[in-house]
Order: sequence, then structure tokens, then C-alpha cells
Amino acid sequence: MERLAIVGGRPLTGSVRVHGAKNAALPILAASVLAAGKSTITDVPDLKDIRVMSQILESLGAKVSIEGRTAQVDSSTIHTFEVPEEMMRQMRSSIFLMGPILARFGTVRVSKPGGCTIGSRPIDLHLKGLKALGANIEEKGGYIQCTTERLRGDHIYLDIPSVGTTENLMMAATLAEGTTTIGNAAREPEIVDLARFLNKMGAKISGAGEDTITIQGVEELRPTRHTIIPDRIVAGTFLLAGAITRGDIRLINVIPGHLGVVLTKLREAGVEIKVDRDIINVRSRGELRAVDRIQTAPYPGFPTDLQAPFMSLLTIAKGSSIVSETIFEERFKHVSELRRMGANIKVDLRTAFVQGVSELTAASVEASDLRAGAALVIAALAAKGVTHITGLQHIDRGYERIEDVLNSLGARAWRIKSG
Ligand SMILES: CC(=O)N[C@H]1[C@@H](OP(=O)(O)OP(=O)(O)OC[C@H]2O[C@@H](n3ccc(=O)[nH]c3=O)[C@H](O)[C@@H]2O)O[C@H](CO)[C@@H](O)[C@@H]1O
Ligand SMILES: C=C(OP(=O)(O)O)C(=O)O
Repeated sequence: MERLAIVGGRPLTGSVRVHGAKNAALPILAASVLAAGKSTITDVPDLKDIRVMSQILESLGAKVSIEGRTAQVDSSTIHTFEVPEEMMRQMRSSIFLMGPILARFGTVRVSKPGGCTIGSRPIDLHLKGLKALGANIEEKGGYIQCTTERLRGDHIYLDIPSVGTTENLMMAATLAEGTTTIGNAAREPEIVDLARFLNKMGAKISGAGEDTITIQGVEELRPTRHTIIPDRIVAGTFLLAGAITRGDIRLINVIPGHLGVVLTKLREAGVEIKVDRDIINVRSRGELRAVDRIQTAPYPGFPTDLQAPFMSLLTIAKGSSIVSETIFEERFKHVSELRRMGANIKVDLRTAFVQGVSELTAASVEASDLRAGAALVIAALAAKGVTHITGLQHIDRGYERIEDVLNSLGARAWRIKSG
């Protein structure tokens, strides 16, 4: 088992370049299945989930090469239309293969996907949408078999603006006969990036980033080249690291517009934020102040993926803050670990009441999921003493060598291997 040791209390200073977004790269890699031929995707982050996605693509028969942050996927050699169960279980994003394989080959067999344990995370909306597009779906022995002659466009309304469902259906509809509309679609920037990739492949998608997306089906797509957008959740995490350590850091390669409400809440907390095109400077000198309410919501609302890391900042902000999680039922697992570090947090169902304390103290804590892990890293950077964090496999799903980046900003963090 590996753990991360972090010495708290060192202000972070310097510059960091934000890597490409995991949540854009994963569906885009899956979308490369839609066209026979070699697509080139740049600024693909070097993360565990990306390696799992590339193994899945290879298991289907695609040729994948990743050098640095450039991935090339040649989908002309795909010969298998089933994703092995052990790979499906490794991450939620494995479900992104369902729409593209079905649309191109007329058949696909997958099992229920795994992923972070932050709630029940069913896939009913994905299946309902594919059925509306004419797929025959049979669920047996934990597997889901989908078949179709050719998908047909239809009007779909999502009961919840689900990010993954919007992406899966948008990919599937590109090769359907006729026009599909997706109402109550999710509007996250990663969906817009996927639509840009698909349109470069020859798809006819309009309205991505808005409430209703329209996809006019085409006969065939062609491979293309694309650069992934910067990761707004990683950017937000480093902004919080700068803020909690009373540091002064500069983030390069960010799209500030993707972080609107996060920047507003940081300013409310007394953090100085300066934006200049694709650069954000964060400086934290005065007192950190409690924030009246943070309520997670689909984009452009406050991102659920930054709820836990932001809560770490609030643990040492003066006054009482309220944090409500509306997207996932079990996304407060960081609370018990933050309490071990001295945080004063009470939880009532999906709302946390955070009473700021004067300081956190180091402890041994466990990351239960990716962003809970990020929250513990943020807290450890400010805590008195040396914090030890286990569960690093979760953190490595979303952050490239996090300790190296932190150390380049003046932190002291290192991995310890133990039996
Ligand atoms: C790889 C990726 O992009 N992951 C992101 C994506 O996850 P993901 O796409 O899984 O999240 P969704 O937007 O689909 O989930 C939103 C809500 O809808 C529910 N739901 C979803 C699908 C379904 O078929 N039925 C159903 O009930 C979920 O349980 C959840 O309560 O969006 C989440 C919400 O912004 C982020 O936290 C994740 O980081
Ligand atoms: C929950 C997340 O990822 P996934 O949907 O891949 O589990 C996340 O990125 O915070």
C-alpha cells in the first residue's frame, strides 16, 4: 500500500500549467471508435483512467499509441464489440463505449460500469435514450446486450441533465438515420469539447452547451485531430491549494469562463483572484471568510467535483459555511476524514454545516474517492504537522503526479511504499 506524506503550513508560490481535462479526454477517446482510421488527440492527461480507456480500445482491436500527451487511435482494425467485465468495473467512463460501438457496428455487449463510490450512479438514462434511438436492449447475467440494424433519430428528453448520458447519446446519434434532439441536456464544457471533436469528424451537431442539442445523423465519420480543453477541476483544485496555504500562484492554460461560480465563491472567501486570458493568479493574504452557501448543481452551477476540495478551505475560514450536495447521494465521505484533522463539520442529509477552526492538525486519513482525496491533499497542505493519506489510486485517476506539481510550488510531499 502506498501513502502520501504532506508537510503542512508551507505557502505555495510559482506557476503551474493545467493539463487537459480527464472528463473531456475519456469520451473523446471513446468517440474515436466512430470513424475507421487514425485520430490524433493532444493534451491527453497522463492518468490511470486514460490508460484503462486505451486498454479497452486495444481489447476491441484498435491500435492505440500514447507518447507524452499525444494519443493516436486507429479504429479501422476493431473486431470485437464486447468490453470485458473487469475493464468495465475499473471506471465509470467505460460506459462511453456503448453508444459509439453500437452506432458504428450495430451491436455491443457491456456490463455495468464501476467508478467512484459517490452514489448509486445507475445507467438507466443511457439505456432509455438508446432504446428511444431504436436499440434492442437485453440485460442478462450482469451483461447488457444492445443491437440495432441502424439507430434512428428521435426526440429525447433527459429526466436529469446527466453529463454521461448526454455524451453517450450525442455520440450514438451522429450515425443514426435522421435527426435526434436531446432536451434537458447537460451543458458542461466537456460536452462542448466532445461535440467539437465529433463535428471535426463530419458530424452535424448544434446546440452543445445549451439546453437542447440537435444531431443530424450522417452515413459515415472520418478520423480527425483535436486538442483537449484544460481541466477545470484540476485548475480549481490548485486555486484552492494556493488559497489555503496563503500562497501566491499562477495557473497557466485555463479557461476562466469554465470556473465562473468557483471564482465567485473564492472571492467571497476573501481570496484574491486575477484573470488574464488563459491565466489565473490566486493570492491569499488576509483572513479567509466563511461562505454563506455552496450548492452543487449541473453546469454552470457549482461543480460537484469541487465540493469536497472547497470544503477543506472552509474548515479554516472564519465563521459558518453551508455546503449542499445535490448531484450525488454519498459525496460527503471526506467529512469524517477532515474531522480527524480537527475540522468542525456537522452533516444533515445532503447539507454540511462547517464551523471554521483556527487550524487543522495532521492525521492519518484515507481517500475514499478521487475528489475526497483531493480535499485531503488541500487540507494537509494547511495542517500543522505531517499528514499521511492512503487511497492514492483514487487521486491518481484525476491528477498527474500530484506531489511533483505541489513540490514544484514549494510544498513538501512524497510517496511512501509500505507492505
Ligand atoms: C467522466 C465524467 O465526465 N464524470 C463526470 C460526470 O459523471 P456522470 O456522467 O456519471 O454524471 P451524471 O451527470 O450522469 O450524473 C448526475 C446524476 O444523474 C444520475 N444518473 C445518471 C445517469 C443515469 O443513467 N441515471 C441517473 O440517475 C447520477 O446518479 C447522478 O445523481 O458528471 C458528474 C457530474 O458533473 C461529475 O461528477 C463526474 O466527474
Ligand atoms: C467522479 C469523477 O469521475 P468519474 O465520473 O470518472 O467517476 C470525478 O472526476 O470527480
